Amino acid sequence: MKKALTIAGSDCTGGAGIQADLKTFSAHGIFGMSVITSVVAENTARVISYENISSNVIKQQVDAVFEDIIPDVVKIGMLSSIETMTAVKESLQKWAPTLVVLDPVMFAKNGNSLMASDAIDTLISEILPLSTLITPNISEAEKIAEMKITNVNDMKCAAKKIYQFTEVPTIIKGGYRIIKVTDILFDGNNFYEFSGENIDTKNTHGTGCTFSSAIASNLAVEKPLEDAVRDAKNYVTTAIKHAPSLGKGNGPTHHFYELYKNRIF
Ligand SMILES: Nc1ncnc2c1ncn2[C@@H]1O[C@H](COP(=O)(O)OP(=O)(O)OP(=O)(O)O)[C@@H](O)[C@H]1O
Ligand SMILES: Cc1ncc(COP(=O)(O)O)c(N)n1
Repeated sequence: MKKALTIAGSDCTGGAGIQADLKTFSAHGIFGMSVITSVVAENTARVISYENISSNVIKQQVDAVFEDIIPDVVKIGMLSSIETMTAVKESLQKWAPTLVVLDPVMFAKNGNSLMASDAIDTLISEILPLSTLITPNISEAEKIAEMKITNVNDMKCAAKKIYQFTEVPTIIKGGYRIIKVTDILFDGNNFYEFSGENIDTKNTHGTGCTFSSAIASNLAVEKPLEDAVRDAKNYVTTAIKHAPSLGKGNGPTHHFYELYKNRIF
């Protein structure tokens, strides 16, 4: 069985963060493990507060995983402070995982900040170069590439710019924003465009986490990058389409639709 580790924040309502990552790994038949960086008191409508786990405990969690069960892939989500990023950087340098999918989470869907504004430079200089794939949404890509994105050409330009200073393939997610559900990947040589069905729904809590964990799962079973992204896109589209409509805000998606669609409850 392939193994995946997520290094991310905890969403107590289960739709995003660590919880979405573990559900996605499980839905792909991957053994999931987790290192919690921050405990977030949040729901589908708002972020109430969060508390970061100490650098020592983050590093010890990573040590505990790697000295015992070496993951085939690492997925990184919420890293909210410079201290957290430094701890994760040191752990990645120590254990040198071969596959690292980085979702540079800055905000929750409802607009609440999940990353300190003074930490963005550290994310760019210390964490991005240690990744094998970066998966920003448009506003995250705008901050990383330091440019405005209003159309597919801008997405391509930003993905190429990020590649130029990181040498890391980057996929920019159009999401629910300006460029509806078209995602652009630049792998250093070519651009790939992934378009899916645009679902008219507010149930998109954790879609970024789910998408990046699905890519990580597909990379763990050695799918080529383009196939890994295409299959992850189909997975997240299905999960959004069959969302259970929970909560008062942006509801979570259905991570296990394909497994349970024929089951009568
Ligand atoms: N309404 C929708 N219908 C279909 N696909 C969607 C929809 N919203 C998002 N997606 C897809 O979900 C994936 C995740 O994109 P999204 O932009 O939601 O990520 P994100 O902004 O990082 O998420 P989050 O804010 O949850 O971290 C992308 O492939 C995107 O195209
Ligand atoms: C712990 C945690 N990590 C990431 C997100 C972003 O996910 P989304 O923007 O899809 O709600 C979140 N809300 N909470």
